[in-house]
Amino acid sequence: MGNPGDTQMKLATGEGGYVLEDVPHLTDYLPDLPSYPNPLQDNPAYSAVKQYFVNDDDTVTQKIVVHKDSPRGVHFRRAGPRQRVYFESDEVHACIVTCGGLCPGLNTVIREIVCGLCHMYGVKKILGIDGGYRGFYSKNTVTLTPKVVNDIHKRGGTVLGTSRGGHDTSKIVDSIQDRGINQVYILGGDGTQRGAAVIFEEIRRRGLKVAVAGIPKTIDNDIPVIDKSFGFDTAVEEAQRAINAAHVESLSIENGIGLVKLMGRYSGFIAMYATLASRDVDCCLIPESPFYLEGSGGLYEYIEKRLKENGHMVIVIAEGAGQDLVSESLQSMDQQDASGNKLLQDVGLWISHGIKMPINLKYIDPTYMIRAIPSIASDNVYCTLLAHSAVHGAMAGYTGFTVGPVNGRHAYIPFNRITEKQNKVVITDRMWARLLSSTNQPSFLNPKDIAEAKEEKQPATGLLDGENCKDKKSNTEEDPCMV
Ligand SMILES: Nc1ncnc2c1ncn2[C@@H]1O[C@H](COP(=O)(O)OP(=O)(O)O)[C@@H](O)[C@H]1O
Ligand SMILES: O=P(O)(O)OC[C@H]1O[C@](O)(COP(=O)(O)O)[C@@H](O)[C@@H]1O
Ligand SMILES: [Mg+2]
Repeated sequence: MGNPGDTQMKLATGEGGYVLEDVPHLTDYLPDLPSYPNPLQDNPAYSAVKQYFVNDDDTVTQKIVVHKDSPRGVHFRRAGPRQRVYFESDEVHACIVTCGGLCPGLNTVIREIVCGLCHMYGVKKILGIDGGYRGFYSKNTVTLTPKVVNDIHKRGGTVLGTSRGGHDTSKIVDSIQDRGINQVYILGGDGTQRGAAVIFEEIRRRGLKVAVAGIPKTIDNDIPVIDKSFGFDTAVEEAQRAINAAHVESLSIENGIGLVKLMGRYSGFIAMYATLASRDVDCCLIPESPFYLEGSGGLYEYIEKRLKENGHMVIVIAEGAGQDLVSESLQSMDQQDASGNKLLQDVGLWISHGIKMPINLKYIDPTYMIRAIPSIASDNVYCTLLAHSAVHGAMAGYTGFTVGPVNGRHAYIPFNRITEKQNKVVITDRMWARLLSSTNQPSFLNPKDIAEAKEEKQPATGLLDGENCKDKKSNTEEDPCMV
């Protein structure tokens, strides 16, 4: 495992508190690299587009809700094709690797990297790395062409395979160097991007002309800075089917409880959005919102009250919720997967065992079903933009970056901004308040928890109202966050 903290920040400042958190460029350590005109200017599909090329000075602001005296704040380099590129088409030897858990849309991103490289830049040599990071040094590669990847976006999973663990930086970079690879596209979550950061550092240390581009993948939406991760909408959509089933089942029996366990190891976005979308849920439990079971104001009291009132209820629980309670009760040791992620106990079933009154439990665990499916149309389009942005960035000589939308505009984001913290539901924000008002559940928080949550409050992403809304001064009729 490497230390991504090695990455040096590339900062530029401007007037009015403007800060550009820039990404590295190959010329930072290879200053004499030649550049070439972008072949896209001769491409019939693109040459008619007015202002097709992104101005090198274009940047994307992280904060879009401002006051008249706010500093301009942090910006990221805008993604997109540049006038000049640092690779000739027949010089490029690209590879693609997918790591970590599955996510709807992985195959679409793979397809669009291959087709983007080939159709936009005339690249012919593209390899797939089999089975995640360890595939660099322990497996044969797969040749990828537009024909090979033509219909893979219609399938779930990743045609390249994936894995956890197995990140051996020097073996991976040796393999990149030995095979003559000069563009590396790395699809994966927070762990994968940490791995990508150390691969980039080692490549830079060896002075290689190799661009490293990360494409953020996470079903849990736990990657910060970007608006949301691809596949998230697909997962929320699929979760509706489980919640509907839970609702129907619970309605048809006396004291029926439909309990749905959804993914979300440390972040409860899927559970929160699936609950908000469904409107049939009476209680949503996520890792970010502590709760207690027994006594006045506890979960069991609420369940009994709801059942007495309505005769049935639907509970959605993110798999990472209440893990402290389960571990305490079962006195279990912390276990980890090959990547060092905490292995979770089955919280759903455990909670249901403690309910004192007679109930009819219908427990639905669609865990893998929501992530092993192909992506929906909107995610497919999103995946295409991510893939093309990554290709444009690497061709333009940028490296050590992750691509993603920031306030709707695609940007190149330095690895350390993506890996320094996890995106979490902020329970003192309005989105969680909306959820509480939609389910009518108590917050299950005691005043101490509320004070702690306020202290831990994190900057917002597009999925949250977050920091853009935190200033009480903006809480007026015109406040766009109140819609
Ligand atoms: N700090 C780290 N340094 C280097 N590689 C890492 C680091 N953390 C995770 N990885 C590697 O990234 C890959 C995926 O990580 P994992 O946590 O399983 O999934 P995800 O990237 O989806 O969060 C694994 O192969 C793992 O070894
Ligand atoms: O059983 P697996 O394949 O390890 O995956 C389970 C975990 O993967 C996740 O989807 C997140 O995985 P990533 O970090 O790879 O995105 C969690 O929600 C879940 O706990
Ligand atoms: Mg992860």
